[in-house]
Amino acid sequence: MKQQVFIVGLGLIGGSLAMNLAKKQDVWLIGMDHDSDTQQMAKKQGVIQEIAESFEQGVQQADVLVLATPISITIDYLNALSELVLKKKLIVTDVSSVKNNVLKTADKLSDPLVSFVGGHPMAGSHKQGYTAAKPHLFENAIYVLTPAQHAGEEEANFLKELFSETGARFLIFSTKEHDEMTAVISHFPHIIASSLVHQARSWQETHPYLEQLAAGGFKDITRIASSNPKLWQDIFFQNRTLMISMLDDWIGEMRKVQSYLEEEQSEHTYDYLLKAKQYRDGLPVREKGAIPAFHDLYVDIHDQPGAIHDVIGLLAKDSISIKNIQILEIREGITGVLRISFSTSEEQLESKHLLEDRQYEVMVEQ
Ligand SMILES: NC(=O)c1ccc[n+]([C@@H]2O[C@H](COP(=O)([O-])OP(=O)(O)OC[C@H]3O[C@@H](n4cnc5c(N)ncnc54)[C@H](O)[C@@H]3O)[C@@H](O)[C@H]2O)c1
Ligand SMILES: O=C(O)C(=O)C[C@]1(C(=O)O)C=C[C@@H](O)C=C1
Repeated sequence: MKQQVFIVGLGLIGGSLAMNLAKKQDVWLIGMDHDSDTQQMAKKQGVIQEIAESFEQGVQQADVLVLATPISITIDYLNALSELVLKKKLIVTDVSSVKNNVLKTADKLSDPLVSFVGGHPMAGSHKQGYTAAKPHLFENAIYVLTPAQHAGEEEANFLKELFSETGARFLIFSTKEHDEMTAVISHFPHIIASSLVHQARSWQETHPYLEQLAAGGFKDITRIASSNPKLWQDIFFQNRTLMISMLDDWIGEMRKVQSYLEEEQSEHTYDYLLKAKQYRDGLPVREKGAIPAFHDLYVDIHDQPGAIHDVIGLLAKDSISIKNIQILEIREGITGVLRISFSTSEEQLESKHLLEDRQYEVMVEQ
């Protein structure tokens, strides 16, 4: 008998998890999404085998329930679950980016047949929905588990095995630890990214060319501001207390930098930048973790027809696979830069030599 897994929410995260579970021979996937096109698409592609008629029907059939909806909706489903009378054992997990309220609700589940282990794959995108889902989204990413009071190692190990196809690395944390760390490296940076975009938007009123000058640096630091506002509104409010106290810290930090500039303290300014660089350079780069790491090459190209095609063609001819490619700072008639990412340093170096042999200017990021 196959494991009956019921996934509610088949968007970016739920869809990507479903694509991984679909690879397991011993899993029967039941899906549900309030967007009917999404659930139909997942069924048509064979990612899920069955669409649930209702939340209750899916739950009664399932051995495992995965809640991959926006956080406040996940909490609603946990409340709905507490009203159901179950007939068999059920392991429940979620994917929410903030855990405190989810775990508070899960801790109240009193049916001894239910065990809840919170889950949070630390990988994602600014894109949303099933069409953005991909099976390799969680490869080498950290996948945090936060067991509820009534759950233990056995259920956590069960989920590690169930999601083994994701290629993620599982770590167990308390809710508090999880929410504090994600506040620092995920939630708070999002406020700053959005605020930088607002600053640019307001300067654009008096500087109409500003948006055309926005190049690699601005785009890199503000990519996440293009995420789904509804999802992030939910995240900020779920982690509201920490967001407020971090804003206080940040404002204090900015005042400090402001005083360095006002008082012309160039050494303090240098020290501030150096310490940030040292910490940033020391973040794990071989594995995808808090910050996805690839082996990048920067290639100067000229803005002429076929320039990008030539570079890619050269690497393809040597069967070098590219993980990501981004055009930085290309302007009409002027040299631009391509950022090409590889999975391994070998591919990175081989590509460097190949391109240099063809007189390309290449820079390697270590
Ligand atoms: N986006 C990320 O980078 C990321 C990363 C890790 C975890 N998460 C968490 O994953 C969860 C889902 O986020 P996402 O990025 O996949 O969003 P998404 O918008 O891509 O997917 C959410 C899906 O839930 C469906 N949905 C909404 N309300 C529903 C309901 N009442 N019943 C059934 N389905 C419903 C939507 O139709 C959509 O398909 C959130 O809790 C988020 O905190 C997001
Ligand atoms: O890469 C992105 O776009 C993300 O925002 C992914 C990201 C993050 O790293 O902050 C966002 C929210 C999550 O809960 C986990 C991952």
